[in-house]
Amino acid sequence: MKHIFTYIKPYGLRMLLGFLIKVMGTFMDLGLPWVLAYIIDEVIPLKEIKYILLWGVLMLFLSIGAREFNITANRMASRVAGDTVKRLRHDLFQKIEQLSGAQVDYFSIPSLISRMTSDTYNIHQMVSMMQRLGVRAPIILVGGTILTFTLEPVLTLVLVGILPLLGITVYIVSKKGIPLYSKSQASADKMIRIVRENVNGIRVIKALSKSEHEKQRFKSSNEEVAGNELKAGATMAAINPVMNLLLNGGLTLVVIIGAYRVNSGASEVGKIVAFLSYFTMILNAMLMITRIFVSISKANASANRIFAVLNMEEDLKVCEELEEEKESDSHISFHDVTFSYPQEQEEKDEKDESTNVESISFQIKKGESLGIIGATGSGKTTLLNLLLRFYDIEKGAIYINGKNVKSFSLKNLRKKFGIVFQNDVIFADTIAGNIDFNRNITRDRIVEAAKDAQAADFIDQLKTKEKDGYEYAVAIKGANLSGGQKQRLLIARALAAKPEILVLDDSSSALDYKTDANLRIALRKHYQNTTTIMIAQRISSIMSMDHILVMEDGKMIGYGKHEELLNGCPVYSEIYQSQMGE
Ligand SMILES: Nc1ncnc2c1ncn2[C@@H]1O[C@H](COP(=O)(O)OP(=O)(O)OP(=O)(O)O)[C@@H](O)[C@H]1O
Repeated sequence: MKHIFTYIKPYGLRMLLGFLIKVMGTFMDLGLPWVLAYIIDEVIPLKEIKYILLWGVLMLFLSIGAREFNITANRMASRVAGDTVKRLRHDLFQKIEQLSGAQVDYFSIPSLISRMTSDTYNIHQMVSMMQRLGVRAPIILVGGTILTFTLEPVLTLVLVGILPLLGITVYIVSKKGIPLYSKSQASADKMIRIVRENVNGIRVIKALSKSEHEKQRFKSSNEEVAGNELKAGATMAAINPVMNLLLNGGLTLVVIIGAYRVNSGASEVGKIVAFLSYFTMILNAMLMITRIFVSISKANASANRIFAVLNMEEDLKVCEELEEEKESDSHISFHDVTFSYPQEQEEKDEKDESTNVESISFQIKKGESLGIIGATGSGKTTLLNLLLRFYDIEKGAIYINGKNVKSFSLKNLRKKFGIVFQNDVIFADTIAGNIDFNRNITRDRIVEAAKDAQAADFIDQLKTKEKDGYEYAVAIKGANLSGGQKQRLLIARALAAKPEILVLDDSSSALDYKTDANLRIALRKHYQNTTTIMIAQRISSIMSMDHILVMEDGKMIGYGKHEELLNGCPVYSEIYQSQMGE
């Protein structure tokens, strides 16, 4: 929680000013019952209308002043809370962007989303509440008790008797209820994961008639969240009825004892009326304090989750002193690369100790092309993840231009690439905006890239009287484009900056054979200096490449040119025969 204070600190002065205003407003609130008692007991018996009016005006002044000061302070508090959380969210977002693939896997994407949203919301609530109620409640509690004591010491004993009972109730209930909030947050993470999977995979779920199964999965997760929230809410809800019971019981006691005291001449009506007001105010202040406790506890759990991300050490450090590759003119080279994805302990126990890719070695020169083929899960995408340094390898080395990838800054490393991943993201923007991707690429270059990616024809068909096709508004995730159109748009984006290395991960699978062939011709013609790596399921997409790598179960079972592999790699020739029918 102390980390949160570093975020609040810059707003210290604004907070202090807000506190002062709040203090004034609260003192005015506290003064009202006292003035009322004075009017009833001292001013009215004088039967002087001008004094009654004068004290009445003072009451009016106090009520308006209290209202205005409280509203101003509350608004200031909201602004400080908003600014604090804005900075926190900004830093969290930046940090999430820098996390390595292994770190993202460790936290999980749904959990990162809920840390960005509901956890920062809890911090907002706490910062705002601390400024509003954190000042008001203690002043009312202490100031009110002192004032009641000066007004009616005997009745104050009722109050003093009830307060510890309230304190104990709040303590017991909060101790039980607060851990339940952390549990409910964890189950909410799980539910977000299911929603995310379903939204992303809605079509395939429907196509495979899995809707019922997914409904059941969501239902049980939703019930778990609702159950946990209900349990936490029900536990904490015990506070209010107990408070009300004590408040009403105390008020009854005050009225009975007060009536006796007024009757016997030991006290006056005004004092009893004021006492009743203070009594209610003080017990409400206790209620506020419980709300503050709940809010602090929730925010504490949330702060731990947020700072677990923010304090995560960078695990993809730049290591400048690494040895360069010896005597090599290759552009990209893998030397005996071995890697396995980090696993949870449970998974480790279940699975054997197999690696996801093992002893991979190959070299390609600048401007050459490499095709990678292999069964699902054989490790093809993993090779790209390692080349782009989303994960660090365990053994071996990867070089670009003879320099170890670990010695590039991540920005410089990734600047070299134009990439299309499987299911890559298309944004709700124009066609041109999606190709440009905020890189200030000229319109001519965007059009050229679209032509090379075989996207120009369909873009031209989107032309209307008012706009050309490049200004066509694409829906979120490219929902108003076909699968093949989306792939072509993504390829145009990858080509637009004329990258040093072009990486296409199964990104021509939705293209018809003719378009696929035209794409390869355009790449050979216009991107001679670009080194291309293409993962493909179709052998026709890669058979003309300079090198072909065949993967199976994380191992390289063939490497060479098409003809060499047809003769030397049985798996490759089997794929060839099954696809080309020869
Ligand atoms: N983030 C991850 N965490 C843990 N394991 C992973 C992760 N990503 C992939 N794997 C595992 O690594 C292995 C290789 O996956 P990879 O994505 O490289 O396969 P692929 O050959 O590209 O498959 P596909 O053709 O289906 O895309 C698989 O067993 C997969 O389950």
